[in-house]
Amino acid sequence: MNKLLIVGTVAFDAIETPFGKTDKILGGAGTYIGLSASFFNLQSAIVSVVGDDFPQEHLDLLTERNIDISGLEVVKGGKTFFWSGRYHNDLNSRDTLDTQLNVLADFQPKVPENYKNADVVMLGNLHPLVQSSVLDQMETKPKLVVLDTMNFWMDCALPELLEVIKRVDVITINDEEARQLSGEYSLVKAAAKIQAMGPEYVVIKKGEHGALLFHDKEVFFAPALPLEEVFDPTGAGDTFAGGFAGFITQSENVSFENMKNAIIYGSNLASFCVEKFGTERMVDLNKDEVMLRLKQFKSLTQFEIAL
Ligand SMILES: OC[C@H]1O[C@H](O)[C@H](O)[C@@H]1O
Repeated sequence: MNKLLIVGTVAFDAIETPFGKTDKILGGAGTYIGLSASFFNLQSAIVSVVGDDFPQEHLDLLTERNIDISGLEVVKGGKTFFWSGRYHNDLNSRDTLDTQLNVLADFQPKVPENYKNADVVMLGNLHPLVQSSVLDQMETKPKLVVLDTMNFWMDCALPELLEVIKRVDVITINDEEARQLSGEYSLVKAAAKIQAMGPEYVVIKKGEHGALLFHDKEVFFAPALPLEEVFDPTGAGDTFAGGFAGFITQSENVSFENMKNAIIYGSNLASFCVEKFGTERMVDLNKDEVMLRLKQFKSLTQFEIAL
C-alpha cells in the first residue's frame, strides 16, 4: 500500500455558527486531512503535537481510522493548540475569537522512520518552517508534495512561505489568498504567477463555488455540490486537501488527468464535512455514502451538446 505523510495541527476548536455553538471539540487541519484521506486504500501517518490534556478517545479515533500516530508528539504538562471562531450569516467569512498556540509554539516535527520514504506528502496549514522541516527529513523524493496554506502566513512569514512553495508540486489555496500571493485579481493570471513560484499545479478553492485546477495552460473546474444543509464550514478546505492527496496516493498517478479526479474526490468529501459541527460528519460517514454522492457530482456537470 502506498504511504501518505500528513503534517498539520491537531487541535481543540470552539465554533459558533448561525446554527449553534460548540465547546472544545476535536479539530485541526491535520485531523481533517487524516480523516478525509482515511477513505482511500493507503497507509497514512500524522506528524503533529498535542498536550497531555488531549483525550485518549481522540487518539483512538485516529488509530481506528488506520492513521499512524507515532509522529504525533504528546507533550507532558503541555496544552493542546486551541482555536475559536465565529462564522457570519453567509458562512463564508468568520472572525477568529481566540488562538492559543500552546504546544504548537515550540513544535519541532519528527517524521517517523518508516514514513521518510512516503509516496505523497501533504503539508497542511502550519508555519512554513515546520512544512520545510518535514521535507528536509524525507530520505527519498516523494512522488508528489502538496501544500496548503493561508493568508496569515503571507502576512507574517512571506519569505519562509516562498521558500517552501518552491519545493512543492501542488499548492491549494482559496481565491482571496491566490490574489494576495500573486498580486493579480484574475485567477488565471494569479495561477500562472504562482506556478512560476514553483508548484506545477495550482488548486484554487472557491468554497461553495467549487475549485479550479491549473497546470501549464490547462484548467479544470470541479463544482461544489449544492447542499441543502451547510452547518459548519470548519475544516472543509483541509478535508478537500485530504481527499485530493488521499486519492492521488491510492492511485499512484500524478498526471493532470488524474488530478481532475482527485479534486472531485476532495470536493465530494468536503461536501460532507460541512453538514455537521467539526469532525462529526467525517466520523460517521461511510464509503457507500461517498460513492453515492460521487454519482451526483457526475450528473451535476454532464450534458449533451445540442447543435
Ligand atoms: O482549518 C481548520 C482548522 O483551522 C483552525 O486552526 C482550527 O483548528 C480548525 O480546525
